[in-house]
Amino acid sequence: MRTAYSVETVRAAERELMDRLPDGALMRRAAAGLAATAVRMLGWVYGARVLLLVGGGDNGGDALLAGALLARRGAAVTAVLLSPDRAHPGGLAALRAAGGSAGPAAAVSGRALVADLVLDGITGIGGSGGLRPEAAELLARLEARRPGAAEPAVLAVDLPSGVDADTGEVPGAAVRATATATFGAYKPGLLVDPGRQRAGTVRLVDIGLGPHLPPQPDLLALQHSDVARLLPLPSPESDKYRRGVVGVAAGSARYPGAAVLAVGGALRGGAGAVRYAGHAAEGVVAAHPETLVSGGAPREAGRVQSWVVGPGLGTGAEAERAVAQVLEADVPVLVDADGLRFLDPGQVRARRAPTLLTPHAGEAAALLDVAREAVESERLVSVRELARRYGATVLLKGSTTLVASGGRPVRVNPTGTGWLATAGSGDVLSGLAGSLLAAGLDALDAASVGAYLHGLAARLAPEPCTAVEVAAALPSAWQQVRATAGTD
Ligand SMILES: NC(=O)C1=CN([C@@H]2O[C@H](COP(=O)(O)OP(=O)(O)OC[C@H]3O[C@@H](n4cnc5c(N)ncnc54)[C@H](O)[C@@H]3O)[C@@H](O)[C@H]2O)[C@@H](O)CC1
Ligand SMILES: Nc1ncnc2c1ncn2[C@@H]1O[C@H](COP(=O)(O)OP(=O)(O)O)[C@@H](O)[C@H]1O
Ligand SMILES: [K+]
Repeated sequence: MRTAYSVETVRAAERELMDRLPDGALMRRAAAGLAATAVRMLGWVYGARVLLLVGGGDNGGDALLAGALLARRGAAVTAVLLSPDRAHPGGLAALRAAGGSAGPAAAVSGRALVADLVLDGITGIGGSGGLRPEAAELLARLEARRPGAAEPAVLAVDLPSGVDADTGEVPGAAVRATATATFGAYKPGLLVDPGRQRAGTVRLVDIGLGPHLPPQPDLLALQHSDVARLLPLPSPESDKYRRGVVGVAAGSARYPGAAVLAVGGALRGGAGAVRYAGHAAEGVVAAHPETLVSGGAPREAGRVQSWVVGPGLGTGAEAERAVAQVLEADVPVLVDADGLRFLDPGQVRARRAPTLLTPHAGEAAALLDVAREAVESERLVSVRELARRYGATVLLKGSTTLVASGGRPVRVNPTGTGWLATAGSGDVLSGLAGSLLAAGLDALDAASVGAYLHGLAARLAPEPCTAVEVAAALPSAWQQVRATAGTD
């Protein structure tokens, strides 16, 4: 399990740790880890040209101290000081003593900006808002290299400057890093888009913070072994009913494919049987003869241990009735796509059994009555707010899939791929997660295990994949998780 902690929590843990250590020890640990990462990225040190972008806080101090370590090993290190009068004095003295040079941004020539490696120490967890104009200008100068000049690798110190550490928001100019060396704990902004895309490969540098962090993180990402533990497996006593029956109320005469895809996902999620209720029964049976179909309303479909409602359901009165009937059932319910249009927060909150909502950014925006762009730039805030408003578990789909449920840490899915952005793949996910609900997983686990297997299946499917191929690759994803559990 990979965990991430908010700035507030990291700062509290750092204070506790600093009280037990000599002055400056923590920063020296951070700088040593940073310099080691830099050496690994460069592949050599002697004669390497290293450029430090140094802000006025401790993030700049880390960069200066790491620069001093590299200079001592023969690197040519130049520091650009964005706030010369506030640059970390100890770091600056160490760099100069090691033979490095430092000067204000305005005095740095274009030539000095040519480097093999850039260390971004403009801001870390103390940064707020987009980068200020001087830092943004410096970045623009760096990016406007001479034509043909090699692109330097960029190593972000703690996190890429301009990325909000707590949310992953990128409110203005921000560094685009090749890699990030982050200290003590992952910060949510390194795992959630758009910040995640700015961070490159993230390496956690141990500075001894672990024992001072609380047991509950703010964000977590499951790994193979966590998912393997949660997968519902049949026991010798199992029969199809005990394994769970999932009901799928999806598709319509106009959108029969959504029903086929949702059932395809549901058949591969661990439930023992799938019941289908709706107007696409013929297509569903043709594609999946093992489905128990009925052409009627969900109420008439027979007993189930969970319902999936919404994909391709349409927007008419009949669709609305199907959603209402499903929500009246005292079993876990997953609402997706068209089903989300008919939700009343009060009704959802009043349910005794769990409700799982699976909107994409556009649907989440409609539920929150904000613009889609606002959801995409503030994914973490949006998913938490939806979960709060509906008293439900919410899975927000997209470039970073997030799942929020009450006061528990938000889960971030690490397995996604852009190839999943293909029509119908969300229908497969809703069937899959609904099946995991029927098999007995709680809503947070069903959603996060579903997203994990779904993302992995898309990676295993032929490239470029269709939604049908994602569903077909689910057994391989499931097997890979089981086979490699414990080795990650
Ligand atoms: N607190 C600790 O114990 C440790 C902190 N460490 C480092 O210290 C960092 C935090 O240091 P600080 O609290 O000094 O904060 P930062 O260095 O992250 O940022 C503060 C500085 O950035 C400027 N700034 C803020 N927003 C800006 C923006 N949008 N554009 C340009 N400049 C901006 C501020 O004016 C201030 O000078 C961590 O990210 C980490 O790199 C490490 O040395 C490990 C130990
Ligand atoms: N850029 C992306 N990177 C990774 N996954 C994505 C991206 N865009 C969409 N996805 C995933 O693809 C699926 C699309 O679902 P959805 O938007 O409901 O589409 P549809 O309604 O066509 O099925 C979701 O699982 C979502 O998380
Ligand atoms: K930084």
